[in-house]
Formats: sequence, C-alpha cells, structure tokens
Amino acid sequence: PIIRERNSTTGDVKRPQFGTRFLTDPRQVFQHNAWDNVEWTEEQEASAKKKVSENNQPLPAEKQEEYDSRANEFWNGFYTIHENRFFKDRHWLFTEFPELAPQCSLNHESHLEVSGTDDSRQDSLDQEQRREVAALSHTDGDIPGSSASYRILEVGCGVGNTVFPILKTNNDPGLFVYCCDFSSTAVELVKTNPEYDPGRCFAFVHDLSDVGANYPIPDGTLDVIVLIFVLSALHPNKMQASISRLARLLKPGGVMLLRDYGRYDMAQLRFKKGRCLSENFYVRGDGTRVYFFTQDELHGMFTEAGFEKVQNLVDRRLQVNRGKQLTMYRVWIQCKYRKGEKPQ
Ligand SMILES: C[S@@+](CC[C@H](N)C(=O)[O-])C[C@H]1O[C@@H](n2cnc3c(N)ncnc32)[C@H](O)[C@@H]1O
Repeated sequence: PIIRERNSTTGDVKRPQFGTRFLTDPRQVFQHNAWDNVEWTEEQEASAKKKVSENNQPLPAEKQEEYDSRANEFWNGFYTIHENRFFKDRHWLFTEFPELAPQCSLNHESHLEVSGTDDSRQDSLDQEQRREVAALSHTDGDIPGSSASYRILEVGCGVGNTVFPILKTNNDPGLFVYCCDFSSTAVELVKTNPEYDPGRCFAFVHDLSDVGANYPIPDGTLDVIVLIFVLSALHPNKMQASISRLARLLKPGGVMLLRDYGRYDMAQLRFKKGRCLSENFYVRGDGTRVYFFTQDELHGMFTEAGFEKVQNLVDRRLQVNRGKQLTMYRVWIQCKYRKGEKPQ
C-alpha cells in the first residue's frame, strides 16, 4: 500500500512536509534547534534587502574571469580539505523527493496514514515490468546502465551524499544511478567509496556549464535528474543553457528535482564586502561561488527549457544555536519540474 499524509480537516493528500515544528510563541525560540515555515516580517525582509544592496559592488572583470575559468580547481581544493566530511547525508531526500525511490514510500514515518490500494497495485505492476525489462536486456553495451529501466542522474554529486542513500534505499533491480561532478577529486571520492557498485552506478567527471560536452547517456533516456545545491555554483549567465542541455537527457515526462539557496538566506546576508561578483552572486573565501535564487527566476528557467511546474516552494527555517543564543534564518527553494511530452 501507498502511504500518504492527509490533512486532518479536509482529508486532502498533503505534500510530505519538510518539517512540522512551528514557532507560535517567540519566547520559546531557544527551546528547540530549528523551527519550520517561519514567517518573515516586512521589516526583516526590508533589512535583508538593504544589507544585500549595500554589498553589491562587483569585483573587477579579470578576477571574475579567474573564478569562472578555474571553478573546478577551487572545488577540487574544497574536497581536498574536507574530503567527505562537509555535506552530510540528507534524511529528507525521500520524503521530499519520493521519485528517488518510488517503490519505497513505505519508508515514510509512522504517523503517515495508509491508503490507496489502486495506486499501490499500479506501483507494484510498474515494478514488476521494470524487473522483467531489466532481466530481458541483460547485455550492457558500451553505455553503462543501458539495460536499466529506471535511470537517475545526479549532477554536482560531490562525494555522493545523495547517490549512496538512493542506492541503499531504492532496491528496484532496474535502477541505475549516474552521477557527475566537475571536481575530479569529488568523483574520485565517490568511486573509492566502499558503497560504490559499478553494476548499479556510474560516476564521471563533467562540467554542467559546458553545454557542448557530451554526457555518457543517450538523449531522452533519464527518468529523473537531481540538482542539489549545484545550479547556484554556476555563473548566472550559464544557468539557462545548462538546464536546457540537461532537459535533452530526460524522457518526455521525466522530472528535474532541485533544492538550492533562496534569496536572503543567512549565508547571503553574511557575505562581507568585496565578495560580491554580481547581483546575488558571491565568491567564498575558498574561491567557490554561490547564487541566491528567487522562485520566479527558477520558474522562468525551467519553463524556458520546456518544463511544466509540479512544485516550486520556498522553505524558510529558523535554526537556533541554543548555546550561543543565536538565531539563523535559512531560506531554501525546492522545485520539481516535469519535461513536456512534446519535443522542444
Ligand atoms: C554545494 S556543493 C553540493 C554537493 C552535493 N550536491 C551535495 O549536496 O552534497 C556543489 C557541487 O557542485 C559541483 N559543481 C559546481 N559547479 C559545477 C559544474 N559547472 N559542473 C559540475 N559540477 C559542478 C561542485 O564541485 C560541488 O561538488
């Protein structure tokens, strides 16, 4: 059976909630480590806007050019220092993006309600078909994963904090996971991870912004593409073409899943003067770059690339350092867009 969370009053199926702890009494703020769906006041929004506009003097062009042309070297430097200690595994992956393990909805937390026998029958039928297809076409050609029936690509996979949980959670025998990053150091860390199984996964070095470069994946064959905190690392001028390039790899009806930094996230407000490259785009001390999106900007790019919106939401969370009595306002954007059925 499929497990779905339902709104207790209307009975409607809700999207899986990222979190459910709401701050109703401001005096309670230091009672927990994090609060969900935090409302921003107008003053808070205005003060964030002011802070950002005060730090909006772009660096000289030659410096900008270096950060762009050597971007992968700066990320290699990052992974040489942090190896796989920095980005932690994400437990929210499968509640927010059930497409990553469609047959595993039983993994949802116990408070979710059980329902929908028809859907569940369809699901197990799909699964069975996938298994049959995988069993029939067992001869992989030159292309890794060519015999698979459900293909996921993660772009900007880093050291595999999304890839390995997918491989562990999604036991569909027809599953194949491709993953790439333009940091050869990161890809090497993925390949040498004891959980890396070449029969189910293929990691390769690829620059997302190099739209002329080939992927080792035929066009129109992917079910899902995942972008987690990676589009924000690209120069804003290269984002649209990169998304449109990726769209070619998806099957009609395939989905693009994205989670990334939102405008006025704490990380944006903390940038010191002299780190701004262009509006809402900054360079960190280690040379890696980051952009802070609005929902509309992402919507515009996806629709331009031929996608239809399934979800585009902003996730505002208040994180609390109880020891230091500090509050940190995080803003993330989460998108799910489906590739149109008609060719572009
Ligand atoms: C903030 S990290 C996120 C890593 C990973 N997605 C995660 O969530 O753990 C951004 C990643 O994007 C990669 N990246 C940045 N620009 C890229 C590009 N043009 N092509 C491919 N990967 C890129 C970086 O090397 C880095 O691994």
